[in-house]
Amino acid sequence: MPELLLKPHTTAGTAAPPAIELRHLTKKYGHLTAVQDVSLDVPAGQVLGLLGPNGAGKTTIIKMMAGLITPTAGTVRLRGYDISKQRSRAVQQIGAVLEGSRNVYWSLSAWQNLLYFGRLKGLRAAEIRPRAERLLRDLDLWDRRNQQVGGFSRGMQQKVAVAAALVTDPPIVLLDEPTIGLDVEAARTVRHWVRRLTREEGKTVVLTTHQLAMAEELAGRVAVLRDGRIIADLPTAELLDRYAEDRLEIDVAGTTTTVADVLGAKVATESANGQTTIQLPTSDQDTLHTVLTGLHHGSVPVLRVSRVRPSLEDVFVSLLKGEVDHGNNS
Ligand SMILES: Nc1ncnc2c1ncn2[C@@H]1O[C@H](COP(=O)(O)OP(=O)(O)OP(=O)(O)O)[C@@H](O)[C@H]1O
Repeated sequence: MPELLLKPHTTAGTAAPPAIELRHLTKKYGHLTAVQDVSLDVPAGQVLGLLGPNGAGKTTIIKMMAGLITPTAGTVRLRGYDISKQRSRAVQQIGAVLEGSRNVYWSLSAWQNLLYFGRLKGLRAAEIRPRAERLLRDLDLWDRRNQQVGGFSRGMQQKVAVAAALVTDPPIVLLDEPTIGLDVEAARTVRHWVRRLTREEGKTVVLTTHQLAMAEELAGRVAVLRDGRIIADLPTAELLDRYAEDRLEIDVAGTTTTVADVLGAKVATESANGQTTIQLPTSDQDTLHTVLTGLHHGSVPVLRVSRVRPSLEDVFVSLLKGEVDHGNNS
């Protein structure tokens, strides 16, 4: 039976603890269990994509990691510091951009926000200023640095929130839907930063997003949550290799009705603009031959046959539908 979960390993006897260590993390709201017995280690320098449908528990986990809500059970350690017992040291290890909420003070300017968040984490103004300037310039906010954030568009506020999370140069960065509301250019800048943060600066990043293409691009590993539990946790490439079977797409001229008339309703099709795409798993060579013969006999013009590598989104959808056997996740 395939195993879709990485086992958290003990760090006893090794030099450095993982950047993030979650053990049996649970959060209950009354009768609702938002997060249930989540354990994982994130080594330094890794980008972990935390994925899952609405309400799966992603934000709740991020907030517990950021020390903003207290777990009902379990522990969070950030570079070895237990967030419930060594709170200020633990919180110094992270910068967080939280989903949709007010991450920044609207009555302060962008510049004041960055100074404020820097000082909150114990940095001196002289240390904060150069980094704040670089961040604001990178995000194209330098000219508006002295304006109140309350007057900014949602995307600009989000940019300030991202800059505020990074201004202290924290080793761990928590990004909950960081590109939400950003325009194409700003979203690209944030993606570029995430790559730079890990590849050049060795930072550890936990990223939640519904944009699976972004997760596929940035995250070296993905953990998929459903109903508060992790149902898959693997390096992204391994998850794709193991569960994403390549498929063949056959584009033909004609509607789904044309194809159904010739082949019956035996194959998966999608239709647009007078063309229909027939999809088959690459391994199903028998059906491929039957389909091609049927199309030939029915005089349906074949326009293209291509082999398609499924995306993380395809695997994610299959996982949530339970089409992928995710083994024993107890
Ligand atoms: N303060 C709260 N009080 C009660 N229930 C809550 C609270 N915060 C979250 N929940 C519930 O906990 C569950 C997990 O919510 P959470 O926000 O962590 O999900 P999510 O995966 O981040 O979802 P989304 O993708 O929609 O942001 C949901 O059922 C949510 O309604």
